[in-house]
Amino acid sequence: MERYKKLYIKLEEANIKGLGEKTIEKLNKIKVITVKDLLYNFPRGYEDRRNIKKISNVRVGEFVTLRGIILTGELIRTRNKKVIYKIKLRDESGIIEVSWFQMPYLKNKLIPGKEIYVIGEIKRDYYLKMVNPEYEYVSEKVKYKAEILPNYSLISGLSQKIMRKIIKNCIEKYKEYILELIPDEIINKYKLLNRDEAIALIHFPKNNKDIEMCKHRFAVEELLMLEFKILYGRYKLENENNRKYYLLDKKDKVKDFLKELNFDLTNAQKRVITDIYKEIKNGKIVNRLIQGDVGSGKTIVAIIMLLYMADNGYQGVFMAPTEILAEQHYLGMVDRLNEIGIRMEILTGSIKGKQKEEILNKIKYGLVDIVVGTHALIEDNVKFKKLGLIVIDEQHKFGVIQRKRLREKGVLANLIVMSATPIPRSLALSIYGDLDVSIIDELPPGRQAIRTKWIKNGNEIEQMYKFIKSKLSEGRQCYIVAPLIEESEKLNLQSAVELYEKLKNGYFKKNSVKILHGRMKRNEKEEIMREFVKNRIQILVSTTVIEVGVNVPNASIMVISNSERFGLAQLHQLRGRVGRGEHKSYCFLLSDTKNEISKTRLKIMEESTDGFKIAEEDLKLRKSGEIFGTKQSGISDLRFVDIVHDIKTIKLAREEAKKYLSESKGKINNKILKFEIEKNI
Ligand SMILES: Nc1ncnc2c1ncn2[C@@H]1O[C@H](COP(=O)(O)OP(=O)(O)OP(=O)(O)O)[C@@H](O)[C@H]1O
Repeated sequence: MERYKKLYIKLEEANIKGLGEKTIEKLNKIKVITVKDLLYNFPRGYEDRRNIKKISNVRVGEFVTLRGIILTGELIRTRNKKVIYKIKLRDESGIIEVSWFQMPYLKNKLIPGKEIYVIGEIKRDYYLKMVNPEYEYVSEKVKYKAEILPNYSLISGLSQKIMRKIIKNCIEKYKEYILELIPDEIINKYKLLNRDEAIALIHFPKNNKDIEMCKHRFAVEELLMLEFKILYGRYKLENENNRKYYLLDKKDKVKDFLKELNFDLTNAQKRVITDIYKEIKNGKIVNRLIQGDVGSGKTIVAIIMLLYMADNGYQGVFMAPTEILAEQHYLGMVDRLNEIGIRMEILTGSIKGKQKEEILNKIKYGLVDIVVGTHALIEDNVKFKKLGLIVIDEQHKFGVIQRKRLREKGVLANLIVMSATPIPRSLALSIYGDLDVSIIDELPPGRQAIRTKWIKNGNEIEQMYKFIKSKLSEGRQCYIVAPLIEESEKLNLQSAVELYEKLKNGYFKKNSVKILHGRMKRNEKEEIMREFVKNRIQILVSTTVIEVGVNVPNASIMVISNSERFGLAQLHQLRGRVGRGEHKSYCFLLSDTKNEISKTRLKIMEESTDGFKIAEEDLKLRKSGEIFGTKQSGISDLRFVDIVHDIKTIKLAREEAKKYLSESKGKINNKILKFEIEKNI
């Protein structure tokens, strides 16, 4: 183990040839701190010297490697005192101009007659050329004994050449300390490269097969680490679960609440509630993801569970991803719950000073039953008297770590995570493997499909406005969503503010139009939301702050401007703000996009209102690493895994990690593996 820890030496103390203080500083900035970080700073791509382009074949915009002899070199001073070093490079097919800005010293390095590689993008002025490319002497190739050279993510002031040299030296010096962390059985079973070998090869592969083998090895490594982390954490939690607790199983407030509700729960809602009751009664700590399409009634389920905990003397937390949402949830619940004797508070980042202190005290002394809030709830100074249940709305904004921090605040911290971002089950299991999954697969009765129309031009917009006006006169309300707050010249998007002014003073002059955006003061936002809920505002122009959770059943029209800016999941979420009551609802997607992917998205939206189907289409359209909801789940750290296409490898890793832990009864015998997992939990 002591040997392995050498990989955790800080770069300052690592004594790597060619690695000086200044370079270390630069590396530190991109979080490369230790030897291990440097070894794991994998190339983002390769330069294949076996595949050099001919100068006569290059095209504008292409990223290429050229090889040629320097014909001429000249240093030019421009009128505004810039220095350009310009060469003409020739290969057997032609000549190209290559220039470097503000690097006069190149005059002495890139002298006529030398044979070099240049690696960069082809630009066009009047003729094709290259500007500021990387360069290398052909004679240098010998140093790496390789024709495929690694390219690293650019760090300002560090060239590829320097990075290659440092990493090469680092591998040479530390290779013997790179000990294996994947259990032998798995290495043998799947014929994986050993860790030390794979690290050396991924930086300096000899051929494409090496690269493939390395990618596979690291994909498995990453996934195993993720699954081990999740499952090991879970094993621990389940052991703690032996600590039985006792609930009187009282349901008075739950009953009061249900009595006041003017509808019956759907079977799917009942099923989920019963499952959770059962778990709690059996003394298990609840750890559950509730998935359900927008408007399927997840929030009601959460409220019932919070009431159940309150009935039995425990406090509960309801956590939302944004302040507006927290406020919206709070407003949606507070009157109803106060009536049945539940004490509620709200705690968000903008509540400060004395008011905050008061709330904190109430929480601490058990004078509050349910606290609604944002990230502010995980601060250290929030202490509970007896926290029993944490509900997290839209879990993609909270990662594993935040969940853990919250949970640590309660002796008995049951956890319910709600998500309206349907992910195919197999994927959900892999990503949120530390949670049990319940699905509410039924919408409340009487819901009508939302009619969705893609609006492409001014003419159609006029008609849409007319239509909206007629609906407003029938008593309905309308949301209009615009992506940004202020006009950004660069994106040239119609901003919410601008749109608001236009509508308020124009077509909808006689209607009540208001705006809501993230930069408004808390009480302003709250006031506007209240007014909208009470139907005193007819049109609410807003930024995407209303994306999730907002619930105003009387609102039946959703207009999304610049809708090509949104991903499918987001569009579906936004659309889900309407169609939440008995009224026929409409969604208009404004866009004049010419982009094929955007067009496909809008068409899918027109055709389907099924969240699961949309999620699947979404997966197909997205590149890996862009999957909605994976940002903080740990899966975004995966560099080698494409979570759309590598489902098989994901399953494999999960099964192997499970098997290992069940055979070893939850212990991890491989010291290196244990060290790495515990370091990261
Ligand atoms: N069983 C039911 N019958 C009728 N209406 C219901 C039922 N359950 C919930 N509702 C109503 O449907 C609307 C949506 O419910 P809720 O806010 O709980 O959904 P959600 O799944 O949390 O939605 P979202 O993910 O879109 O925020 C609310 O107006 C709620 O009162």
